[in-house]
Amino acid sequence: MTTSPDPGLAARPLGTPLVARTVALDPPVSSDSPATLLSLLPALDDPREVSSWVRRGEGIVGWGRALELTTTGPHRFAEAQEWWRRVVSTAVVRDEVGVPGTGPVAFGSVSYAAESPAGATLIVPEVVVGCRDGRWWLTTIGTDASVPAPAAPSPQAAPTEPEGVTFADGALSSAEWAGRVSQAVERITAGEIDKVVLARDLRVQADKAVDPRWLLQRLAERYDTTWVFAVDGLVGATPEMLVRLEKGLVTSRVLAGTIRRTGDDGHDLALAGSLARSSKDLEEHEYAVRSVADALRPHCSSMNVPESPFVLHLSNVMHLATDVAGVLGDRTTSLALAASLHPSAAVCGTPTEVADRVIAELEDMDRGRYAGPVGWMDAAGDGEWGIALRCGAYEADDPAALRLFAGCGIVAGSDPESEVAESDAKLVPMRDALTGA
Ligand SMILES: C=C(O[C@@H]1C=C(C(=O)O)C=C[C@H]1O)C(=O)O
Repeated sequence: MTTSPDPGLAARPLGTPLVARTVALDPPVSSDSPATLLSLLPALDDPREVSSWVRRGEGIVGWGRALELTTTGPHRFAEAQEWWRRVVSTAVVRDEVGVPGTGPVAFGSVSYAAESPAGATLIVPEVVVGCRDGRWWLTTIGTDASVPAPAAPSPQAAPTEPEGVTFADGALSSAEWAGRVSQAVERITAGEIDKVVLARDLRVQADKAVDPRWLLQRLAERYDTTWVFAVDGLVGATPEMLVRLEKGLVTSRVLAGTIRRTGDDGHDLALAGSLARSSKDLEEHEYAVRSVADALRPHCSSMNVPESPFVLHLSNVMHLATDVAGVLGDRTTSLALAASLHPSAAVCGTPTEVADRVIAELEDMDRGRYAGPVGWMDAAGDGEWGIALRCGAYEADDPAALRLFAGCGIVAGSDPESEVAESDAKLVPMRDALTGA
């Protein structure tokens, strides 16, 4: 196992037990109106100190780092899992609320590729604030000597807009990327694979540090059916729930098959109808649902896989979506379920191994933690892991620089120009959040 170079964080000896205390909170208010979870995040110099998993005002936010693990390589899931098991097995927990997400929690994010230096990171914040069904709580976490005192968090001054933001091609220009899509279609037509998801990146440079709270708040305003996340400098709004485990119930929202929105409601409704009938999109969707159902089945005593998808409407695009559910039949944790699902056909392709090789050959970039699982887990192993989509990753040493990513499922009927347009549409949430559009 490799650990992050900062000995103060990653290498804190596990012999020092974690102490976590959760207390109920009165709903915080800002000038007489209810405060939101995201408005409680304090301004921090390092964007990696901000953690978030919020949807429609509910979820958890955290700041600081009581404990952290970074690990790389093909065993990164198992090593992260084992580390968390050891941390919680010795943790001293006082939890006065007792719902999923209370007590000690780890936010996490895992690289798409086994060989990526980005690896897997688990962060246990010093302070976590949660809200669910109108109940609020505060968890403070530390080691015996240094548990922060529980102080009710208050709404912070609004973050400022990023300045002087410019965008540049990443590994490939869009024309070059369209060429790679054509090559992928040829390989599909030749029978090498059925589907492959190809992604591209964009580089972002601002004049000064970009406040992750600005991005999170903008994303939450516009994309209320997504999970707005920040983990160790990876920030975005994903519509895709890889797996949620709560008290033995497993759920997954599979997305694949996309159409851009026009902004005209009548026209969009007609487009939604054509998406639901498009054999190209239904085929692409079917591969993704099957890959998720096949991975979950060994862990579930019963499962419900709907026969046909529904259309999920987001502000920028619409997706074919299927909600898969199951009852957990063993003691697998949410992170281990995420590991068994990764990479699903929604971000890789079919068959998985060949598609993965085609991705490595055609994309010309490291996806980093884009398209990998991102989410959180509690001491019981319950948690939520989305797929890190519609996101950007802060560059290692520059809080004013990010890389944005977007990808598209390519099947036999894919047209390169349409795929470029679809990837552009998937970049819109982050681009708009960065430019204040
Ligand atoms: C790969 C991305 O999205 C995935 C690909 C989709 C598609 O090709 O239709 C739809 C949703 C996601 O599963 C992305 O947003 O970058």
